[in-house]
Amino acid sequence: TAGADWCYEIQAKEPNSHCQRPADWTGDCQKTHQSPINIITTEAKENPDLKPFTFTGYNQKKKWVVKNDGHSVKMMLGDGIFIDGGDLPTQYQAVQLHLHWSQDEDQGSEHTIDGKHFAMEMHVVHEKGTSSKEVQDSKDKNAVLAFMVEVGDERNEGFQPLVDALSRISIPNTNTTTMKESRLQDMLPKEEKLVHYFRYLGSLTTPNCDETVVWTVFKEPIKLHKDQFLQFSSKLYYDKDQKLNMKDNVRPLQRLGNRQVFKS
Ligand SMILES: Nc1nc(-c2ccc(Cl)c(S(N)(=O)=O)c2)cs1
Ligand SMILES: [Zn+2]
Repeated sequence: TAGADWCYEIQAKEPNSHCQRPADWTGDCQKTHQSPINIITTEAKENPDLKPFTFTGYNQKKKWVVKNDGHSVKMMLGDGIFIDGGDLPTQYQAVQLHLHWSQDEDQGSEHTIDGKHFAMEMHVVHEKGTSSKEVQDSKDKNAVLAFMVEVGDERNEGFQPLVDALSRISIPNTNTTTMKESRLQDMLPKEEKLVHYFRYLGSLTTPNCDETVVWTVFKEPIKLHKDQFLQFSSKLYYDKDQKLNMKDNVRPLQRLGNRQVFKS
């Protein structure tokens, strides 16, 4: 697993913090095909093979297990939820979804688009088919669907079960279950808006930063009401003493290097 105590800059700045800040993360974190990156839309190359996705099980109504893992809030997915298409080589199973955010609407996303940060970024993490050995180290072992989140004046009902659960998992390493059943698809932009996306090969944005991720960054953002957005940084904490609000769980931008970004 990753170094036991990796952390974000905001945590490393605290007095007496002994955690590993992003510049010191180990594993593959200092390599050259890392994530996140700034996406320069005019330099992204159109690729007609980047077809729309097929989402299976995203309409499953379920009470989800959600967890504060000390780095983010994670919703456990798994069995029966998967994606096909999107020029992926095979079907990928959904594993978990989590988010990255700040308290300010202009700095909470990990990826930037033409230098613009969004308020939050949601990652739906998928793994290639079975976990058999031969696929372990392939460059496309994981497929992450990344959605930018903007703050608007409309309440996002699809997100409310997750927002309502946050106050029950303020402290790291606690779990709860959403009280109301909800569907993953209700947290995403309408499927017909998901035809436009960027694609590149990169890494996990958390240690060990394995360079095994096929990234899909959708153009269409999710919209949350300001009050819903603020609950993430006001209700969640990095520490059990509830001294440091969980926010700015955002890895700094990484160099694109010799990689090409594509667009559908
Ligand atoms: N909070 C945590 N997130 C992760 C994690 C695991 C797999 C992935 Cl792919 C990602 S990310 N940010 O690259 O989507 C994060 C571990 S612990
Ligand atoms: Zn993430």
